Amino acid sequence: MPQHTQTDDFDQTKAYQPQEEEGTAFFDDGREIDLLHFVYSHPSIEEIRGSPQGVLKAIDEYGRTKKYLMNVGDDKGRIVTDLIADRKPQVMVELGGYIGYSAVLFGDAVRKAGGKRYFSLERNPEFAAVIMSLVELAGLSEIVKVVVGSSADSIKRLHAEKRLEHIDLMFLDHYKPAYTTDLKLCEHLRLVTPGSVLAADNVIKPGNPPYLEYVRSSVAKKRHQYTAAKTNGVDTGGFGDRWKNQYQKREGEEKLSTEVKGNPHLLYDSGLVHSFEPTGVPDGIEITRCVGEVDDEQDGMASSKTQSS
Ligand SMILES: C[S@@+](CC[C@H](N)C(=O)[O-])C[C@H]1O[C@@H](n2cnc3c(N)ncnc32)[C@H](O)[C@@H]1O
Repeated sequence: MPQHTQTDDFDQTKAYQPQEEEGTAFFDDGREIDLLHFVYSHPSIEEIRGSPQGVLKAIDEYGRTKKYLMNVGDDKGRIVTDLIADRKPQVMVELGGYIGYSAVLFGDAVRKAGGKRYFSLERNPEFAAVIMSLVELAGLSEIVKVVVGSSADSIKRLHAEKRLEHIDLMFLDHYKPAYTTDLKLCEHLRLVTPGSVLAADNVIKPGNPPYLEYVRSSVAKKRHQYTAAKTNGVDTGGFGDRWKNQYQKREGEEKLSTEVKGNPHLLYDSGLVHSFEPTGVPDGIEITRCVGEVDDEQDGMASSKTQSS
């Protein structure tokens, strides 16, 4: 796997407002609609129109001067835009769109790299409406499609409708325990195959041990777990209550996709790239390349069907 640069310093002048303390809402308290008013009444609105960079700058200004927003931000964002420039995905999917920061940043990068589609999967219809508005403002509606619903339902529907047949690059940034279950669903549907690349946000803050364990496991270990497990369920015990129950107020009890157990024969090459949240708090993105698929009789150390490029 090519080396990724590690960001050593964070430029404090661009820091977002800190995330609110536990017990205080840090999203879904009206700030997402407030952001829209802020952007559309911005003195530079005419320059912002049709400019992805202008839209991102206005969102960053809101995060810096008004309220915290749970965006990937430009430090971690650069790790993924570099990956897009290198991998040149035709089809990219993000799980969790929020107000559209990553959809605008990565949708623009996919377009520049010659790609044809960026799917932003967002469960909250109010947030999805904000994404659609900002994507339209940025002039990216041709390439970025916002899909409203839970990620697992949307993946299944897009696949069944043949609108999504392969994922070249996937950005995972939604409900933390769903990273693993949704990845296994994509493996099962053969949306993720040799050649696919995954970029998973927040693997340090708040962290995602079950996901890291899965993408770093050998094929032999995954096969063993596949045979032993009854379902694709993830133990949510390792996640703190704040993250486990993050969306409970709005969405109720989380329903993870547990009916499929993935494809344990896929061989991954995975590593962490350190970076920062837009507040300056250290975080990291796990970059995982699917480099092969191992035949049943092989032991998981060698890959028989490696990707061609
Ligand atoms: C951290 S935010 C995404 C930030 C965005 N990727 C960015 O960097 O600009 C997480 C989002 O995932 C959404 N979400 C959580 N669970 C989801 C699920 N199962 N399916 C789809 N969206 C989900 C939440 O509503 C929230 O908007």
